[in-house]
Amino acid sequence: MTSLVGLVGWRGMVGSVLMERMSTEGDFELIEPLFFSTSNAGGAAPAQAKNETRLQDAFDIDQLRRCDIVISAQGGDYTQAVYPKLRAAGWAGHWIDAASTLRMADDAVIILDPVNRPVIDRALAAGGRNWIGGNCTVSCMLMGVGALYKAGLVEWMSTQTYQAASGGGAQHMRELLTQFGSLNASVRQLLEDPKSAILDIDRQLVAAQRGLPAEATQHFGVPLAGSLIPWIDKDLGDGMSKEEWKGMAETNKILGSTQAIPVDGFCVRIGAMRCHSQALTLKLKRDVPLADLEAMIAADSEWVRVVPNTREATLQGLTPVAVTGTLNIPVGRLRKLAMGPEYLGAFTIGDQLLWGAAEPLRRMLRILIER
Ligand SMILES: NC(=O)C1=CN([C@@H]2O[C@H](COP(=O)(O)OP(=O)(O)OC[C@H]3O[C@@H](n4cnc5c(N)ncnc54)[C@H](OP(=O)(O)O)[C@@H]3O)[C@@H](O)[C@H]2O)C=CC1
Ligand SMILES: N[C@@H](CC(=O)OP(=O)(O)O)C(=O)O
Repeated sequence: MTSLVGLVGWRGMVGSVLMERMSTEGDFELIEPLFFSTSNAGGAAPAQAKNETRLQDAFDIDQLRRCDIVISAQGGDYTQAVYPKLRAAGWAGHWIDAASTLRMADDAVIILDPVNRPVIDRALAAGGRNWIGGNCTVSCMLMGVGALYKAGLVEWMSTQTYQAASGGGAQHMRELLTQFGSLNASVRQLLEDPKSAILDIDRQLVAAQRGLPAEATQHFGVPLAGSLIPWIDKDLGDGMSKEEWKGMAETNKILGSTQAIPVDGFCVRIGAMRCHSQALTLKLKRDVPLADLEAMIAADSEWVRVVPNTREATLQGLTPVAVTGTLNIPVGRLRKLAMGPEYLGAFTIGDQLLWGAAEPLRRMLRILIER
């Protein structure tokens, strides 16, 4: 029988990417979708609807209970408000969620099946029903260098991230572009004059950055255009940001590690649009030849691309612009570091709305309906 699949958050940024991918992959042909809304119950469902063409109220537990599977990209507040009520009402369906709310719960699996399919299968066999997408940075990193973890080679890893505006949401992307626009406008005349002094441009620009009105920085808090912000998510009060905390906690939960592998570093917001990039330092348990490591990474999945460690290949294939909108996960700058033969440097990039958010959800849906 075709599964009734509730979709909540389908018109948001993550939800729209999810809808696109589900349409491209023919997922809607395999399910009966039931679309929900927190703001427009009774309105027309999107074109992918089949028999159920009206939007249901996303807070209506009775309508949600009808579903065999619910996929939510609506956000953490929605999950917190609705999920416990749905379970309390006796619902035994599968909950697939992009929000972090339930990630670390004992009965939830962080889904990234190209990396942790065995963990997912074990949980399914044990009756698991909660499937939560991982933090975008962690998911993109593991899609890139997961092979080294699977081979049991990693003693520890340090990450330095370069995270895109989209991680904050659609309004953050708009704010970044608006800032770029007003900063450009503030120096346009000088820029158009080839004889103008660059230090005059620089002085005028920093004055414009510092003088941006409050509404131009309401989402990031400070200017991001022409700058960066070395703090993402909450302040945990111990010197660590919550985004940094997720690195170790989620990596080990995804892998199902029996002994936690240390993962730590700094998470930094930069002015990219939707690709998260990361510089990685890996301490390996033993000295493995670089060519073997490259081969291992390249063979891990159909999405990983090992980028030759040359200037030209890096410029062509290892930038957010090259990766945006694709499922490719390039891994480049691979080289042994000066600290010793067990130290490997790498740089990887992923579209944080695809592998970082939507793709693991739709793949989990497939796993459930194709069982
Ligand atoms: N942004 C990211 O990078 C990542 C986000 N996530 C998770 O996914 C959740 C959703 O994130 P995101 O997609 O960025 O959130 P959005 O703000 O884009 O969408 C969330 C909801 O807002 C409502 N909404 C109100 N106005 C609009 C509008 N003009 N256009 C579209 N939707 C609107 C929609 O609900 P309705 O139709 O009911 O009105 C929509 O489902 C996050 O809270 C997070 O938990 C996970 C990984 C990465
Ligand atoms: N925190 C990420 C985006 C995100 O949604 O993360 P999480 O799903 O772990 O809350 C970023 O800002 O780039």
